[in-house]
Amino acid sequence: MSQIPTLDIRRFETDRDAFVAEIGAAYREWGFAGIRGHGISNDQIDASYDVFKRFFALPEDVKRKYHVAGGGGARGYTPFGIETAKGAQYHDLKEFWHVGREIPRDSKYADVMPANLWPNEIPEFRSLAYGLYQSLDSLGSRVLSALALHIGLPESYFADKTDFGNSILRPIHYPPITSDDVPNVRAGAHEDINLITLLVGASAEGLEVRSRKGDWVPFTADADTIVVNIGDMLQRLTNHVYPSTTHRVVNPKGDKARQPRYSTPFFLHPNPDFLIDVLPSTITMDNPSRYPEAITAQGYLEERLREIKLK
Ligand SMILES: O=C(O)CCC(=O)C(=O)O
Ligand SMILES: [Fe+2]
Repeated sequence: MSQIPTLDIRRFETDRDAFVAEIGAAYREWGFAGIRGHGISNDQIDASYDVFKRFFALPEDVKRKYHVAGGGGARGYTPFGIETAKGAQYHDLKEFWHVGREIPRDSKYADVMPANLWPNEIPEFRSLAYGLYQSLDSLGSRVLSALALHIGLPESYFADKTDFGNSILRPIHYPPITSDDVPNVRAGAHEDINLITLLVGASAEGLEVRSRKGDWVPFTADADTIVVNIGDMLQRLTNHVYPSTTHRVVNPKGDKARQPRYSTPFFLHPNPDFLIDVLPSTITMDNPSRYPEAITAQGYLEERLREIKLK
């Protein structure tokens, strides 16, 4: 497999066994795949991007009203100059907004899943952003079902472990790069923290994925393709059968650097109290358990947020 595969998820209904085998092989090798036939319309994606762009175009002091100091970037706006890839010298060249799951405020998860903020300046933001959140959440569940089947778990294995998942939709704006000598890249090399990430609209170039051999492979998806990758929580749960692959967003060369980039990852997380304990079916003689100790999803998240300077 010399290229990152793109698969049509409609085959999960029509050609299940072959689809599960192919998606499983793609993720074992790359930790990344493109997903098409997902049913999320271009109109929905375009309308969502339109409100995200309008938000980022607001004056800095207006956006800053939605930055929660000490909130770990969990909800609302995070300005430039904060998130820094683990071990990196310079911060990323991006600003972003976080939408979380809407849960009853008397839920047992309410302490660690705060209420959303919404920008008053853009009334349509809320319904479009949360609509996209829900669409990506259900697409993510379908991908997880296929990944579960491939490693001998029931199709519904993840359902009751992600139904109150602490998942985040993150519209990102990388502004135009106006000088030739910035020492930073748009997003430094990193792995995602969560179970899986669904990246919608990564059609502008810049995303690069590290292959098993260590080469950086550009992955610019077609407009109708959602990029889905494995994060560290699923890597840990599956004892590295599904690898959480390092990726980054590089600055384009020449005039293209003068274009902004917008992208929107959805970080699909388990329920905060889900215990990440290596699945017995992924432990073999050749691959003994790499994590003898279990950790809750929330405990793991807090450790990792400190590393990337969001906490
Ligand atoms: O902008 C992108 O395409 C990727 C962003 C990313 O990898 C992240 O936010 O974790
Ligand atoms: Fe990422």
